Amino acid sequence: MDIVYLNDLRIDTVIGIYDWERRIKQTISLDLEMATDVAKAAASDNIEDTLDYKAVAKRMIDFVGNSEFLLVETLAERAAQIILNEFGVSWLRLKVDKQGAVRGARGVGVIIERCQPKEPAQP
Ligand SMILES: Nc1nc2c(c(=O)[nH]1)N=C([C@H](O)[C@@H](O)CO)CN2
Repeated sequence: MDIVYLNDLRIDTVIGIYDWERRIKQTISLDLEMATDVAKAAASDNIEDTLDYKAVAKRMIDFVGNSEFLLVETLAERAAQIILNEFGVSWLRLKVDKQGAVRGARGVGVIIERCQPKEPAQP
């Protein structure tokens, strides 16, 4: 298995449980690892044969930038499902880092791993 990754994608969004957080935008950072096989693209040298990290980044900027979740958990889950469903990724690890949310900590947040659901067994 190979990995296409995207590190420290910073996006401004409404996120948080407190009243003051509903009135402002805060910056979150995404780290994303996506399982893929890069052999075909390595052989062809063609962007059409690989998972385009720029396309994933644009989709995340659009989705997260227009979202208004309370919890980083919800943001992470919804973003992961978009990547699995729209980019044909079989497995991913996603870190959502909310910077400066807790005094004394550089960042807080969640790391989730998700994969495509298994096919139902044939009767
Ligand atoms: N597990 C979580 N804990 C907390 C969250 C969260 O999204 N997930 N959010 C907050 C507040 O919004 C906080 O970030 C404001 O500083 C607190 N705990």
